[in-house]
Amino acid sequence: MALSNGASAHTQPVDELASSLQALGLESLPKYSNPNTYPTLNPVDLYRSHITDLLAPITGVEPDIIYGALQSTQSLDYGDLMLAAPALRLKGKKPDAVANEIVDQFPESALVDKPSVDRKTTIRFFFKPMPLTSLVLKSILQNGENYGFNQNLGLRDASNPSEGRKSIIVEFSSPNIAKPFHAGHLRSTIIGGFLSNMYQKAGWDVTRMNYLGDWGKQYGVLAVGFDKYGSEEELQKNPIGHLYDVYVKISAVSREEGERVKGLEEEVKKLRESNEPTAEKEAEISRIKNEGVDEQARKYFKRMTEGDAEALGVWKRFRDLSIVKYKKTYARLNIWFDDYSGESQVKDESMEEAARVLEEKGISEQSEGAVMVDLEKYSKRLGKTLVKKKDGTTLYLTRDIGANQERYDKYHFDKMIYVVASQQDLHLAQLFKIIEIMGRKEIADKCQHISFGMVLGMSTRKGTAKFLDDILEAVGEKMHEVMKTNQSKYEQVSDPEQTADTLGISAVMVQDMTGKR
Ligand SMILES: NC(=[NH2+])NCCC[C@H](N)C(=O)O
Repeated sequence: MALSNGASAHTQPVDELASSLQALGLESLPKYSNPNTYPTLNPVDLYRSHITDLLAPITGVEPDIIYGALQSTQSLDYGDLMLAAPALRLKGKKPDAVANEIVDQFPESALVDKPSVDRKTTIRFFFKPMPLTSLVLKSILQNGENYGFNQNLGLRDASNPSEGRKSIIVEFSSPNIAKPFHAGHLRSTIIGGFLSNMYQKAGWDVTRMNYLGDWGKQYGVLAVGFDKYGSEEELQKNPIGHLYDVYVKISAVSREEGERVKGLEEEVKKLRESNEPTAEKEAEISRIKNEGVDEQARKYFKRMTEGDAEALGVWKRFRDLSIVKYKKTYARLNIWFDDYSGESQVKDESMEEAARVLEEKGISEQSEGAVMVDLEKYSKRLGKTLVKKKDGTTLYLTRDIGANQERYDKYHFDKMIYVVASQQDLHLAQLFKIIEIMGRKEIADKCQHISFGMVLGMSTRKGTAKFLDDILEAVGEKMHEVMKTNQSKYEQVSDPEQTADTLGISAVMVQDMTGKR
């Protein structure tokens, strides 16, 4: 994953940049420059440096302060860059006087027009169009797809590339096997893919991680269901869809059984009141309780947790086949993962170790047989939460605590991002807090939750968009309809189906990127 182009690969463009600037009448690269921003030449950095060079002698202000004060504008009518005079922190001078002085004394520049003062204290700079065009176009041609990106940002130490690159884990998408891939997973996939690309272009070592929901009693339910309703052929053909169908069917049976027990229990109560025999009904209740789906699933999952090879084998096949299918679908979005981890992959030892630390530090407490952590003393909104169930099994949160530690041990990340919908704001806040109070504040500080709401409406006419493939199918169809509304243009498109598909996928992705985050 490490990008091969180290710092040295960029020396060439710097030299070329200097010669482009000379051609424009500038002697050399701007003096006040952050050399690390030059290699891939983000023109805005170059202009900020150039203006800083011009302002430093006029104002006597530290270049760093000037550079930092040069801001982008809200819209281009307000200039390409602006500077609020108070930001120069000149003592004893009125900001409006400072602004006027700067404008009066601003020298002739090959790159920028003479600035103007707006609203008394704001100085606006407009770039000269022709030099800008030639610099930008040249830079785009030189840098190709690296245009605008600066690989040196990802260096641990910019002046010493041998220190290596910063590493980041971006955990995103993370759907649950045998459950629908919902709007939250879609947004997580898009935002996470985008963030991964961005960090990678900025020179970080990026690990794209998918943390599958692949553990828990529901996988016992699924295995029991597969015994009853599964088809090997369907599983091979469409694992995600088939497992979901099986899960829906078996869950319905389990629900019916639950309702049946409730009904029977009421009948028994009534029979007792009128002193009639109840044995038959009671036998049925205990038969369901001992042999019903729920109990079978519980036993099955227990075997999984105990490492029973057969039970794990079945589950692992479901998981592996699902991953194969996920990979294909993600590829349609140009998304891939370096690591398919998941709740199932968290080791018991790391969770036991976490439990030991929590207990030793007096963070966790016994509560009616379960183990609980009271986070209210740190912040009311964090509440109380369980870290171990009465039957000794772990929870979603427990697994996240273990996973966090394992990931740190494995990758020594400088940063880790969790891209998860806002429904889980509390979960992640609890997770980070627990990690912190366990004595791993440095790790907690490296973790960030990228949260988002789910505004995307995904109802389709057929109402069947449950999986990523269906969603992409649906947007493609919609695009196709839109395209058909303009018949003359439609006829000029050589492969309308394929075009509609590409447009649909693009629309889904672009929609997420239009919002300012
Ligand atoms: N580390 C995490 N908890 N990541 C988020 C996982 C999302 C979870 N599988 C869900 O679909 O709700």
